[in-house]
Amino acid sequence: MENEADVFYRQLPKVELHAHLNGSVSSHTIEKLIDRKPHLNIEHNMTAIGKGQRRTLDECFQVFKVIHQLVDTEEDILMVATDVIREFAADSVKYLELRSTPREEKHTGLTKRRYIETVIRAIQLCKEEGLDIDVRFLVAIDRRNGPQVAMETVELAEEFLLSSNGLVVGLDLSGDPTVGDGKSLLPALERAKNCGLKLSLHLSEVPSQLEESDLLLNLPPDRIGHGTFLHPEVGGSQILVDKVLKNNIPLELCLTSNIKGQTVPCYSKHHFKYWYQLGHPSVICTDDKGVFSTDLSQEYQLAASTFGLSREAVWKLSQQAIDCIFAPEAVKQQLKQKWTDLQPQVFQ
Ligand SMILES: CNc1ncnc2c1ncn2[C@@H]1O[C@H](COP(=O)(O)O)[C@@H](O)[C@H]1O
Ligand SMILES: [Zn+2]
Repeated sequence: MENEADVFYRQLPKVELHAHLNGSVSSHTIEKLIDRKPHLNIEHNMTAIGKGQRRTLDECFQVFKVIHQLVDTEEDILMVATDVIREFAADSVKYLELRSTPREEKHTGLTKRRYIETVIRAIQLCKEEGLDIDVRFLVAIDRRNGPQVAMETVELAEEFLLSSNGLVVGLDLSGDPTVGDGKSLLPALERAKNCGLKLSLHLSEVPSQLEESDLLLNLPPDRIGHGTFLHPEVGGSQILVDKVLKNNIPLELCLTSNIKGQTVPCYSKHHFKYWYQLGHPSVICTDDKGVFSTDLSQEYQLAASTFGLSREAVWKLSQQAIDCIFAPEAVKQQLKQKWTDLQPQVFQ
């Protein structure tokens, strides 16, 4: 990581709701993976986008392919997931929803079921370590793989919703937004919703997806990832905005991700401003802290410095994120108590 956030932001208790497992792998963990697989000839600069660097969104998706080569066994997934959870905990993240796309790797014998089980095991191991972080899992659908794979993923997620003791709470729709068709995935998403999986959908991450976004908003999802091009100023529409407002669907906003992936021209033009001014629930998240060389403290600090937020406003922002989590009401109450208990020392 390139910058250290100030101590206030480090100590601020935080909720992270939008973190892709393989995009969150730190450079330290990447080193360990490269050591395990020297034959791949992967160099470090192929897995992260450093300070001041930008890539097209398309190039970002090439980076994920490289990381997927490095993470293709149960041992890799276990290491990556435990490292990522420990890193979020060290950044004062008290509640984390990790998301990841279950992958089958024929050459290593990895199956999608074992993939999910391994992430769950990592969450349990971290709990046993006594880390002060509550971690839940969202099973992800990569939109490029089409409706049939999406439906199989939903069926698998349904099983784990019932058997994981509350660790699997929902479903994510992600993947390269320029590939695949959201409409064809509606039956899978409807099924997921009907069986009690919470839905977080990447929506309008790129321009010209009005029709798809409109269809997906009719579900409606429980949270929206990015929503960069929903509002009329950037080519979206008031109809889309009204649907989001009417259903009070929280947005997961990832500033550095959008700047480095070049869907937003600069921090001050980030759509955080639009939604925050409306008083709409907006949750600051990292997206891919490894790939974009950031962490959640930095993202809060960037939001504060760009939009002139006071410490009190930043506190409120992190506290209000609690209302947007997918875990049950009792967990929200515990987290709110934790925030109250920590407030004096964070503001001292
Ligand atoms: C930058 N904006 C983004 N937009 C859409 N999908 C993204 C993403 N960043 C990450 N992913 C999704 O997460 C996967 C990597 O983590 P997992 O292997 O699932 O843990 C990527 O392959 C992509 O499907
Ligand atoms: Zn994302």
